[in-house]
Amino acid sequence: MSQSYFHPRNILGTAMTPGAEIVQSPSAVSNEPETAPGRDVEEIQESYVQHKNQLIGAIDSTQVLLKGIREFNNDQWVVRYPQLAQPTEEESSKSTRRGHLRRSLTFADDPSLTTEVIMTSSKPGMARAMTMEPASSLENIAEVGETVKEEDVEDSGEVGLQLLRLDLKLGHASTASSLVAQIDKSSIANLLDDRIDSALKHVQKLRNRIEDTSSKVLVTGDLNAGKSTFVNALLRREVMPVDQQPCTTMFCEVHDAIDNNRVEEVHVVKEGFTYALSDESTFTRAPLSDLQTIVDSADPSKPQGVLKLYVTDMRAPSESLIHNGIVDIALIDAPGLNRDSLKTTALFARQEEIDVVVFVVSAENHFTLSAKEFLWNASNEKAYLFIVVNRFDQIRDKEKCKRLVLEQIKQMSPRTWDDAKDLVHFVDSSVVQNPGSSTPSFENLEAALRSFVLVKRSKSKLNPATTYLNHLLSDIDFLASANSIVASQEADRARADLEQTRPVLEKMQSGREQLEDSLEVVEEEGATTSTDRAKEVLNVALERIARGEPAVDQGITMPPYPGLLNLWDYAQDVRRALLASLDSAVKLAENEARVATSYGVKKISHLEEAHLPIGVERNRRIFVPEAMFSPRFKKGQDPKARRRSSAIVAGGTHGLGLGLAQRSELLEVTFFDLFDAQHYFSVHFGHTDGQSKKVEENNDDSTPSALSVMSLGMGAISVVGGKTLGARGIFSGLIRISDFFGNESTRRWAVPVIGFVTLGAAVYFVLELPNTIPKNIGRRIKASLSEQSHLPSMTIDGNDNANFVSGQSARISRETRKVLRIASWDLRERFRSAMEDRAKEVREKEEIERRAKRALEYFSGVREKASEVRFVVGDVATQ
Ligand SMILES: Nc1nc2c(ncn2[C@@H]2O[C@H](COP(=O)(O)OP(=O)(O)OP(=O)(O)O)[C@@H](O)[C@H]2O)c(=O)[nH]1
Repeated sequence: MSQSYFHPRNILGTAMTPGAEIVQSPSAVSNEPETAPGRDVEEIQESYVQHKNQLIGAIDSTQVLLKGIREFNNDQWVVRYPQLAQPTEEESSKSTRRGHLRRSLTFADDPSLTTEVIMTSSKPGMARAMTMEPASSLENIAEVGETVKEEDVEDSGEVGLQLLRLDLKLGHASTASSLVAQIDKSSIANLLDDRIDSALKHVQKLRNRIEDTSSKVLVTGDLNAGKSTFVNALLRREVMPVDQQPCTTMFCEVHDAIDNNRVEEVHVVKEGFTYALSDESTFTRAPLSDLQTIVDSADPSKPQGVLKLYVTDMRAPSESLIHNGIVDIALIDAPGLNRDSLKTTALFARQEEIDVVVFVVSAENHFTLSAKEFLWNASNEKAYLFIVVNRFDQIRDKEKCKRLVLEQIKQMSPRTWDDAKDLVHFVDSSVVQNPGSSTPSFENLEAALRSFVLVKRSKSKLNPATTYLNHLLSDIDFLASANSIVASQEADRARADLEQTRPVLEKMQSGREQLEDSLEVVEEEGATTSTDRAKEVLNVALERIARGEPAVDQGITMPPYPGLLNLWDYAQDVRRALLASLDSAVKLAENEARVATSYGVKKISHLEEAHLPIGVERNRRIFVPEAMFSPRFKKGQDPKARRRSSAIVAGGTHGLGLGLAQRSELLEVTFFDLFDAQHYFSVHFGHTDGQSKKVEENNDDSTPSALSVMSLGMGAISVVGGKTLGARGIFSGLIRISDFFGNESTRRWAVPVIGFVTLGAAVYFVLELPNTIPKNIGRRIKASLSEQSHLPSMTIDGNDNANFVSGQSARISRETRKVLRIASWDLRERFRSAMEDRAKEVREKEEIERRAKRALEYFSGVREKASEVRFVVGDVATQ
């Protein structure tokens, strides 16, 4: 292989204007050859293989990383989508001064999460190798400011996601960002998942391409720029149809005929088929001479058609491009760029199997808009572009033309401009094949292209992969850094929340039993106090009643004695008054219970304050003591009945079946209310009846006394009174009278005495009636209420055996207990649900903290690994 192919001359040479510093690339003014002398092809090949293997390793690691991120995104952590806000003028001036970039990092899925970050360059001169840290402290900034050089961050516009950027830009930028903001976390994670997926596929294709030994050179450019002429010049044959009219409408891939058993031929790839030389069904064969006809008959609206051309290059392998003896090279003549074909060609150029893009531009026209657009995009991925400025012979002021063209290249593809000596050529393709013509600039171009494709394969073949990987790893690093920031903030937040919530939960857990016990005690105390007080009040009341006094001091006046003639009415009034006073006593006991209950409710609310954590809603219901002991209505109860009962309740406790003064059976006056014969009989003749029995037990004297005789008289009067004695009482009385008269001596003195005493007693009785009637009635009421009740209306809360005092006190205490139970149940429920909430919150926060920590660990691992792989890729790229 001729040395001249590997040491191309500086095509700009001394003719380059010294003052044109804007356009003069560093290497454009240098005469230093890039390939060191003495390094033979084998050596270069060896180094290529080494770099290739390095890159394949890097690709494999990147794939593992990407797959890991995708899995992590799916199973463990919704990877956030970060965006860097464009810096304000103030920010960028500050950034340059201090040698770092200060930016605002936002997240599409969570617009509220904005954080300040510091971008620093981890590799001098490589803006894409920026790393990002949270700008959490000023020291951080100061430190960074000292270590980073200004030039390290000069290309600050290129930070943020590139390849994994979500394609959400629809319409105006502001609309796009608002659109992104509307997408929720999971949708963004899904979109990111898709991007990772396509990146993985692309990386795999790059890998396949690197492993493949063949290379493809795509020749494209503006319409009529001379692409076909250029391809023919390279082949030193008129293979491609050339016309002043735009004629190339298909992608024509020129291969060495050796690949097709040395047969020169055109293979027309069938639409929708993937070409395979070994598979006849994917193409149709045609002689090379038919090429013009095939191209002419192609549908110009479908520029995506592909022709495979097998051509014999008669030149020596050391001179030929396609027949070079080292690599299989395909030269692709693409349709000229116009609105219709721009997209197709751009897509074609993006293909990972395209190693080199040769862009042909007419020196007369410079770069059209389509050309600029194409170059701008292509340089993003390929980094290096081979630019052929054709028809240079036609240009009068050649230096001016060069300067202007280079200036434009600098804007579109800075790295191509850096290597302009090798990559930008000003030629005349049309004269190359003229016999005897000397075309040094074209030979120079050929040598550079051969060198670029064959020798500098690291650049031509590995470079698309290194460029792509570099972008991808930078994206991974950016994604991992941004997510690390989010994770660390989430972990901090969760930790701070836990610091607040955990003690609250622990306090609740330890205080739970105590609360339970305290509530038990409050309930028990309330109920006991109510019972005790009710018993006390009612017992006193009954005692007073038994003495003929009203059960309570206030509100009750005893009826005046109306005289003997209205005795019966009097007895009735007395009975009513005493019963009413007893009702009042019950009310009094109820009031006592209300007080005890209020006290209990207050205690419960103190317990609520002490045990319920701040922020938990308190019981806002106010205890209304008046509502105690009032009837409860069932749903659907007749409203009339409701009104009736409430009217009655207003006047007493009758609504509950307890108003004694309203109960007809208790109001009924009997003869014994006037004279309680039964009482006296039982006292003096051993009648066993309640308390009377006790009196009898204390008086063992069975001798008939004056009083007993008087009693007998009274008994007679009672009979006259027209009211009947109880059969039992009469019977026992008669037996005792007959006993009395059975004695002879007694009979002698007894008659006058009896007469006298009876008369006196009658007088006494009549005079004493106003006093004895209330007592009689009271005693009888007490006796009947002290009995175990047999009357259905005395049934208290279903307890037939309850007597008045125990029944009422049980009822009253039950009401107290009921109220306290409701209040404590409410507190228990609040406490329980608050504790459950706190426990849930703690569990959730712990989970968030755990996940965030895991994410932090994971992403820092990713960053570490990405940086290692980047180092390898960088190493390959700089060779
Ligand atoms: N003077 C001069 N004319 C050229 C040069 N290269 C090409 N031409 C002429 O320009 C015209 C178009 O050349 P083509 O090679 O067909 O251009 P193309 O870019 O392939 O055209 P399309 O593929 O149809 O876009 C032809 O008439 C060529 O002879 C050159 O370097 N100098």
